[in-house]
Amino acid sequence: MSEVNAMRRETIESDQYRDEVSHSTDRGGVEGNASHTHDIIRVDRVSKRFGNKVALHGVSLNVPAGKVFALLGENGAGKTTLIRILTGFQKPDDGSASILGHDCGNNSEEIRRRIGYVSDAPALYEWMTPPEIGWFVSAFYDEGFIPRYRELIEEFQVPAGTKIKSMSKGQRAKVALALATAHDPELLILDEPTSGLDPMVRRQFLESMVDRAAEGRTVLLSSHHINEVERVADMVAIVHGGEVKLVQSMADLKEHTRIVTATMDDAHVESPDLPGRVLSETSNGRQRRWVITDWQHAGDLHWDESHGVRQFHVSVPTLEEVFIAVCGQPISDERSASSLRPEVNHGHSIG
Ligand SMILES: Nc1ncnc2c1ncn2[C@@H]1O[C@H](COP(=O)(O)OP(=O)(O)OP(=O)(O)O)[C@@H](O)[C@H]1O
Repeated sequence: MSEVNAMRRETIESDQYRDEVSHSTDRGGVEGNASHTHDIIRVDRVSKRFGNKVALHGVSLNVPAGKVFALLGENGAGKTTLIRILTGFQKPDDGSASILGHDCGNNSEEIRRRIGYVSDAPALYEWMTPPEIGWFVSAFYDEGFIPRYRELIEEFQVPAGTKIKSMSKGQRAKVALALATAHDPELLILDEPTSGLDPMVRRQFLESMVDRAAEGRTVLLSSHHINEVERVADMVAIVHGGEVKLVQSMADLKEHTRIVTATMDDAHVESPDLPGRVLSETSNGRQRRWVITDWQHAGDLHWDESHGVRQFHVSVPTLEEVFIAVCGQPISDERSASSLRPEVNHGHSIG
């Protein structure tokens, strides 16, 4: 262990370790600062370009304490760029972002001290075994770190005697996740946390995110798996082409988002007034279909022939259907089944 020991001392002194995996020692914040009503993260009109490529354009969102908040978007949507701005690894061209009241551009050291973060490609010391790396990192935290880390490593079934360099992508991901969560940070930021994990560990890990939120901790995760987001997120921001297209709680999505399909009298009849904000409208001959958010209707819709409608049907959309409505296309590798569907599913024939 002497080589590890020397390096550990050196790294603690230089603070260099925090560049890729960072953690909180400020446990008091969970009870002391975080409540279920205030925002842990604030992002205000953030834009970022790489040459001609617009990675983020005017992104604003707030992440309340005690929630699992998902950034959902396809590859290249801008999720990692936003996370890197939040963690201070990149500066926005415009706008501002803060975490726990600290500006992300100027206070990244303080922020990284107080959060847990796993990047999409975590850097781990290749020549260490899981116990060595855990012991190395534990120097930054209180004595609870090591037992929790051991528990996680065991739960994830990471081979203790194998060096990081000989591990599979999934095993490395498990080590990074264990390192990021073992000190129990008040905010955990995870970029594509389940990529490379087998379904069993993925499930365990997602459940632990929900448990964290139930204990008042906040989790921001990026994902392009709609099923995963539906399962664990309290709130979702749909990111597409560098813009946040929709931010909504999953409860509001169920409660206030609807699909209305209607058969009109003829193809040219005007659409009737709809009780909410139209996310998308498609028509095919006499058939019309709207995806509507901010649904204001308490009971059934009452359309009749005077509205030019022959027949209509109201249902609750899946998150995937909402995603397609706001982005105009599905997430490419997604074959998601609905878990939001169908508490409301009314069909009406008129006349
Ligand atoms: N350092 C960089 N230099 C040039 N272009 C970049 C850089 N970082 C990101 N981009 C571009 O910005 C856009 C957003 O990328 P970003 O990595 O934020 O997307 P993402 O939603 O995280 O995608 P993924 O799910 O694939 O990780 C992409 O078009 C990407 O090519």
